[in-house]
Amino acid sequence: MRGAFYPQALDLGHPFPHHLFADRLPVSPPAPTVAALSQDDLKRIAAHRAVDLVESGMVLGLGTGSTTAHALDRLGDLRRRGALRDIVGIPTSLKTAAHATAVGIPLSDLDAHPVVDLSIDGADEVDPALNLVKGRGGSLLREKMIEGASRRFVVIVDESKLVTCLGGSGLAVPVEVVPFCWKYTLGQLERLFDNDSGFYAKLRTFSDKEGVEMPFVTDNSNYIIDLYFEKGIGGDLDVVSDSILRFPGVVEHGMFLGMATSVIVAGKNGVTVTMK
Ligand SMILES: O=C[C@H](O)[C@H](O)[C@H](O)COP(=O)(O)O
Repeated sequence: MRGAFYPQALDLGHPFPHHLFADRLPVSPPAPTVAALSQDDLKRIAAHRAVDLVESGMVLGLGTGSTTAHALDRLGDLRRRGALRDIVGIPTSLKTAAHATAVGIPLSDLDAHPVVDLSIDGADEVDPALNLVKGRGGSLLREKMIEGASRRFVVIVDESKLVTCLGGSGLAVPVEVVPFCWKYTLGQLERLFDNDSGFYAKLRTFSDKEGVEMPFVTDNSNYIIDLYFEKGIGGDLDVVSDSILRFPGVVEHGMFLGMATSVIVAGKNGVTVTMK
């Protein structure tokens, strides 16, 4: 049952985890000093740590986002140098498919490989029970399908993604909806939550070349409605999930409950691996 366990935290206790990849060096330019570690350095450290779990012959779920991009580069690098052979990647977005192709990772899909050995992906939020919010890049549906079909789902984040309560960081909890009568669906979602608590819902948009606000369209030709919770999502997350999913216009939401099998967190003081 969700929340009924306490994840085991393994503090690896090293300010720089690069020694963990010693067998696969050289990777990239020399490690920066502690003081110079940027958020992107931390993302890369977490990503490389996850790629250490990859073995030749694996079917891999390839996540989406700036953290996973480092894993794709690393996988491509190891494959090029012959350290990894016969891997196949299942991309969670068109963007990831293009990136993976560019670095030489062969691609497939869930139709051909219904069971995935290992998925690696970032997250927008991670709570203490390893529940996630994902979908800031709009890829939540394919991510949930592929990561849900995975024997292991390893989440890679820098420490800024850790929250005590999902929805509590000020970032949106995305919901993918069909474009048909999206305002109606937005209204249904609004009525689920208490507006007095600072909650609001908003169609995700972007400015086109002429500066006109247009709906953001997912790889599945759907829209995204972003839910904002000033104080985080209250109550039982499974109940909230079921309530959102029962609206016919909703395709999927960005809460990934009970799906992650481990989370690799890179922080300024080292790397922590938390497993279920
Ligand atoms: O749709 C986007 C995905 O869920 C990303 O994995 C998530 O937003 C994290 O992205 P990033 O690693 O860029 O923070």
